[in-house]
Amino acid sequence: MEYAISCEGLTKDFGNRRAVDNVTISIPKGSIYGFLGPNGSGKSTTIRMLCGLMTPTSGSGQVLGFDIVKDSESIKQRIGYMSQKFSLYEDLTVKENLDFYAGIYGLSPKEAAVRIQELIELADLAGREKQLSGTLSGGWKQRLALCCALLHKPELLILDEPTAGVDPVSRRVFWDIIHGMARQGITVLVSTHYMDEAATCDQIGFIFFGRLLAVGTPQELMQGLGKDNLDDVFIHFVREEEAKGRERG
Ligand SMILES: Nc1ncnc2c1ncn2[C@@H]1O[C@H](COP(=O)(O)OP(=O)(O)OP(=O)(O)O)[C@@H](O)[C@H]1O
Repeated sequence: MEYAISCEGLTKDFGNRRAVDNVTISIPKGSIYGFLGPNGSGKSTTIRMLCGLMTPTSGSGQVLGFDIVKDSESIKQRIGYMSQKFSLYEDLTVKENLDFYAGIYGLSPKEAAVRIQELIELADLAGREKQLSGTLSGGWKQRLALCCALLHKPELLILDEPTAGVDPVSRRVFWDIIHGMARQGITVLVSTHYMDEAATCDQIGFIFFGRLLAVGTPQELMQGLGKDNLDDVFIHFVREEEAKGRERG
């Protein structure tokens, strides 16, 4: 099997605090991997290391065949990354934001014009091209940020809680786009707190206190614990770890 992301023993310490502890992940090309865990469990830190934005304390990883430490620049050019705080220029219009990012990704004016039109249609942004992005609602901002991350046709999309605080209709539209991307062969790594979103992923990884506690398809994880929903699976893992923590004192 070909993997878009594979890492082994990924670990990150901040001073004497271990934020990510020995995480091993393999994500097949063209699949959607949902990364779940409570606040502060190490999702963003893991994602930053995989994007080549942060150097691991130990462990190794390959993203699209590139080493996450030695080839981090090649990784950054090839992935689409969207962080919790979308980096849009609020005083630029929708179209100006897309033009600006197309320039950053090195698209020629001709390529940019075609790609921007495609993405405007994909995200249903037609008619809003001249609107200042600062005046868009959260859901529209999120779609525009996704378009910016897709301008250079990345093979891998890494999304760090892209739907936090976004209304249900916008979340649904956003996920329809994500599933469409995966059908085209794009790999997606997405962190989320929403179990309905996680349930539609091909694989889920639960992370807690920096450690990856379980990985599997939503069905496997539910069946393994005899639960009929992912909320209960998630709560089970958190309670189990808390109990172990109490035993350790
Ligand atoms: N640059 C940093 N310096 C020091 N500590 C950090 C840094 N970045 C993250 N941490 C700590 O590492 C731990 C993991 O944080 P991280 O942001 O990876 O978690 P998360 O699962 O993404 O949380 P959330 O869902 O709230 O975004 C937390 O205790 C956090 O305070």
